[in-house]
Amino acid sequence: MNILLTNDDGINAIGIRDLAKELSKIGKVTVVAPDRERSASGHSITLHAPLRVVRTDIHEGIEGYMISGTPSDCVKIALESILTEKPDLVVSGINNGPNLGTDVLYSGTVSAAIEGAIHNIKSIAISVSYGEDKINYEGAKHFSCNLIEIISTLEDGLIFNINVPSLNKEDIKGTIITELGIRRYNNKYIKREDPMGKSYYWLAGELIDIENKNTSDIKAIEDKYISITPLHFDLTDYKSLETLKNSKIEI
Ligand SMILES: Nc1nc2c(ncn2[C@@H]2O[C@H](COP(=O)(O)O)[C@@H](O)[C@H]2O)c(=O)[nH]1
Repeated sequence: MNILLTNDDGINAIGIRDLAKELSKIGKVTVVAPDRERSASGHSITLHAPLRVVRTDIHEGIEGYMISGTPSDCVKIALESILTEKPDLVVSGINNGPNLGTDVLYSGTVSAAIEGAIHNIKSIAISVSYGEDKINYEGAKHFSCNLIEIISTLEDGLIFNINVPSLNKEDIKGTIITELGIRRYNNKYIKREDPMGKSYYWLAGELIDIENKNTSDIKAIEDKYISITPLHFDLTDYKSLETLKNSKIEI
């Protein structure tokens, strides 16, 4: 199995390097990832600047390419200009932090997987939630290969958003197929001054506590389960489509 592996925390992040080593047990892994932190870059791509590609070794026998672009740039340039054959899977992660609910709309991690699906390649985003102290990748590392092998038997073009609790494998209760929940933030912009006396703003913000359905990805993680949410890049609201078709919006 040929696997294209990317992320949005950057090619030197612990999550992608651990995952590359795990995935090399089940397939040929090629890492094409950003040269720096690209969190919350969404599905942005680089149109008005060149993309630099630097060959770099990840682990013994795992090719790596460092890209001066976004996660979606990495998938696109890998498919168009770096890989010699179409991969069987695009995997993005392991992300340092969760991508739950409406987070996925901002997430570079998830967008890289969506980019793979746009090219009709089975794609998986893997993220680890925050723990009490530092993030624990053990559970995600242990279960990734197993989950990916199962998913690899499914039809092409599907997208799976996987969130893993920040726990050791024995503390994870199982897996649940979920729907996206709702995450809201009270986005505070911290205003400061730079050394030249010019003001600048820095987005911070913390999560607002929202009651989510028991079937949501957010609830699954709270209950120490691995959440698997199927996604699609077709954003058409089919429920409103029929209503609009029967309405009189004419000019
Ligand atoms: N302060 C805010 N953070 C947000 C908001 N929406 C999403 N997010 C965070 O960004 C990451 C993006 O994911 P990544 O895969 O690109 O690292 C997401 O997981 C959230 O934690 C927001 O409105 N405000």
